[in-house]
Amino acid sequence: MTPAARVSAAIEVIDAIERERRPAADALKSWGLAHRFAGSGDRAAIAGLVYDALRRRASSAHLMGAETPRAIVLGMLRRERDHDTDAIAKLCDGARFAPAPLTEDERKHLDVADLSGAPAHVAGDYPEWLDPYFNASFGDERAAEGAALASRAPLDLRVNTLKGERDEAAAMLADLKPDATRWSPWGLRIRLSAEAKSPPIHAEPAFLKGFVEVQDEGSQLAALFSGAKPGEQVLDLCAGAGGKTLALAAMMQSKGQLFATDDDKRRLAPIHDRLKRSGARNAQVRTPKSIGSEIDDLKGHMDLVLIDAPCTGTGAWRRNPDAKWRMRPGALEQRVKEQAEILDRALTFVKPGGRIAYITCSVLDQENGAQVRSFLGRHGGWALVPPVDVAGALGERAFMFSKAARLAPEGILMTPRLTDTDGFFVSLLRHTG
Ligand SMILES: C[S@@+](CC[C@H](N)C(=O)[O-])C[C@H]1O[C@@H](n2cnc3c(N)ncnc32)[C@H](O)[C@@H]1O
Repeated sequence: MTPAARVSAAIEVIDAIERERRPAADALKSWGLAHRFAGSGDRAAIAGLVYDALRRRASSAHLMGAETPRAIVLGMLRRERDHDTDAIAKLCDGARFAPAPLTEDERKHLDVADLSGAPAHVAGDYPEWLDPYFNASFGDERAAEGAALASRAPLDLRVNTLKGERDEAAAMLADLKPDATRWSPWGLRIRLSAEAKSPPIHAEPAFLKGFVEVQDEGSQLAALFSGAKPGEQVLDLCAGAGGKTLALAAMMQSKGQLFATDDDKRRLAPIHDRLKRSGARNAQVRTPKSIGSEIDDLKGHMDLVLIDAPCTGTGAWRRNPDAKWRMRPGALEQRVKEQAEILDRALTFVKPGGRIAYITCSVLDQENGAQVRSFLGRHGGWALVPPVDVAGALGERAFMFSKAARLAPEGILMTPRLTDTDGFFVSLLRHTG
């Protein structure tokens, strides 16, 4: 397919997403099935255009003065791909399979490409109803934080120290030119260009042999900040597919006991293969039962309970750009309620002097600082571990990290703009009796 035909296809897919209110991945799949002549390179390039347009949907529409799928894609080419008006006009030449030629009005908007005066939710590309929440979290910085959350994410890998060191894994993946991550001692980062297909990391020997796992640097740091140590009794209460569990197992060097559970057994399913590949020897998966509790015997025995809480996922919008436009206010309320229930349940598993690591991949204070304050209001005998001490887990990098991230009394907030990671919040609470 020509570059112009790919742009036409992206406009068609955005149209299907908007008209049929479908997730982007679904609409792209249907388009691929209906256009079997398109090769994998074409499909990847079209997906790249579609996701970039969704990232910058509000600002692209503002720039073009229109909200049509065509306007959103053209505005994105200007904003995200840095094409000037002439380059866009070349793609839109009206030839067979190419988009129709630019109108005078479109040319004018592309030439001016001005976002000054745009409201924060437009410049920051997030839903308008979230503006008060973004304002509460970021104040005047909210447009810049939103814009960073709308940017493309790199591919981050966590090196499994049960198998080898970071340098060894980097050498195994030399073709992909990974860099060591700035903060995480275990991270490798692969930067992808806009047109590039994601490398098939799951087919790499380094992956198949368990040397690396795919995990955003922010998620790696969230696990690191829990301070899990060899010999401890640790419960990962919302383990899902096991991203944090695997990092905890490596931190514990297979010593002590690590229990992983989740209230949804389907989400937990991939953890078995992942643990096997990792070589971890101290992890037990407790699959939920329909009657009774699978973890009652752990009550009062844990040194650490890690809660990687169900949340709005606002911090992970870089990886899921259409989710932000589908998010509804009811979802925030629901997550806040679930988080409070999980926190209240978690404390029953902690032994005297033990701790809870509360983690979200959200940037909204309701799910983060406010949730922790509310927990402390409901339960006596708990104290916050000062975030500066928590960040101390980074050793010599702790000072710079503490300047980059947002350290509030309740916990540490990372964002793409502050730390160049996904958005994560981590709070460490200690039982004081
Ligand atoms: C953010 S995800 C976990 C991601 C996972 N820890 C990782 O690092 O890959 C949140 C998880 O919480 C689970 N969850 C939701 N409500 C729960 C509850 N009441 N108890 C335990 N797990 C719950 C969800 O099924 C989901 O898998």
